[in-house]
Amino acid sequence: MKAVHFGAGNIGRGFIGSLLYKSGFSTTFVDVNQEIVDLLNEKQEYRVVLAELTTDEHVVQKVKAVHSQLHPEQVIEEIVQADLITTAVGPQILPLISDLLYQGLKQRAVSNSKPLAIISCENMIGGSAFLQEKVYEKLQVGEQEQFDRLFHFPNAAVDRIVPLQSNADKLMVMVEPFFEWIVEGGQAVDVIPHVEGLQLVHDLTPYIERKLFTVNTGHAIAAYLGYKAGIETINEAMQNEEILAIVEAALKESGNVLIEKYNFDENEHRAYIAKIIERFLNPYISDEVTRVGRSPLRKLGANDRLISPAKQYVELLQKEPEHLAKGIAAALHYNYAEDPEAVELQKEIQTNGVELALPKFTGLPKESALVELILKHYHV
Ligand SMILES: NC(=O)c1ccc[n+]([C@@H]2O[C@H](COP(=O)([O-])OP(=O)(O)OC[C@H]3O[C@@H](n4cnc5c(N)ncnc54)[C@H](O)[C@@H]3O)[C@@H](O)[C@H]2O)c1
Ligand SMILES: O=P(O)(O)OC[C@@H](O)[C@@H](O)[C@H](O)[C@H](O)CO
Repeated sequence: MKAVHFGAGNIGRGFIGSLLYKSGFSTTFVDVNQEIVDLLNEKQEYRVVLAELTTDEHVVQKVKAVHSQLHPEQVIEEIVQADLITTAVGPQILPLISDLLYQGLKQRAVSNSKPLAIISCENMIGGSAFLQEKVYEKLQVGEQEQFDRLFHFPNAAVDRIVPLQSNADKLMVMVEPFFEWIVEGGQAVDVIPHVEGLQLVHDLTPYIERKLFTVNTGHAIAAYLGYKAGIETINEAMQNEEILAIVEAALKESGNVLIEKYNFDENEHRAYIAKIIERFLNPYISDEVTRVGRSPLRKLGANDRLISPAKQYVELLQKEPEHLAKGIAAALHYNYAEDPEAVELQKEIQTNGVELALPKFTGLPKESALVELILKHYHV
């Protein structure tokens, strides 16, 4: 079995590549990082180390890589032969890979009639559907029927904390032991090959919202509050009593939305939150707040981890999400100079004021109780 995976980064190598290897796949990574591409081709294997007391490790083999800008023709050839395509490049990169993916799928349709699943493993709602939309924008007259028949884009939720790596061995990835990969089977259920650890579900919505609005909501709030307090890592941020209390209270708020919306068992959800807090406190992981807080404009987006649960809290429970609002206010203060989105956010705030920047980036109505609440915490 052959897999093509776009993005040989932390989650690509440390999670998806590892499960694919365990499931018998040979994996071709597609990336634009020359050093990583060269190393993967030279070594044809890499180590994945679990961040825990015993630092258990395993070797991922049967891997190679292609630089997509230098050798697009090789990527197309790999797509023609693939049994599965996955991505972990970041939501903002999906439009950039869509043209090459389109070229590959178009070429594949000429000689290979085997249906294929393309699964985006990004932290976003509807990641594969978004990639499909970008690919379909390239379709020429008469191609859609064939693409609809042959290619499926099932949405997915992926969960494993993989921090930035600073190992002497540049291919090695240190990952937390926990992982979860959930894919919406739907019409693609028979097309998705067996991958060890991949769970198929009928409807992904509760799972992706539970993941994004718990793991990523809590993570982002810890990162922005931590950054504001001059703290460097998530683990240290979570050891700060004030930050811990706000993260826990914010997850109670997002949890109340999820429980109300999806009828989750309250005790099970509380246990899910407790497990996540424990993961953030993993002493064997050093995860920088600037990685977790990266791309604040994306994270402040209407459907993302901060605004969506806060909005839904107001709509469904008719109450004020006091702690989610504190997290959003901290995000608005995020001014890390090496993050282009943080620079853009601060520039907008300085030029037009936070009162206009907040609705602009979040889509929240300017005159709303939620905006007022966030601004109250912003100005504290
Ligand atoms: N790291 C985590 O803890 C984690 C967990 C779950 C989900 N995710 C999601 O996985 C995705 C990747 O995150 P990451 O932490 O692995 O980031 P990363 O930066 O480590 O990896 C991204 C990789 O994509 C490559 N890339 C960039 N442009 C490309 C292009 N045009 N074509 C091919 N490759 C390209 C980069 O060179 C890099 O190797 C994001 O959507 C993230 O939200 C991350
Ligand atoms: O990858 P992002 O930028 O969407 O979010 C940063 C982290 O919260 C994220 O990467 C988590 O580590 C991951 O989602 C855990 O499963």
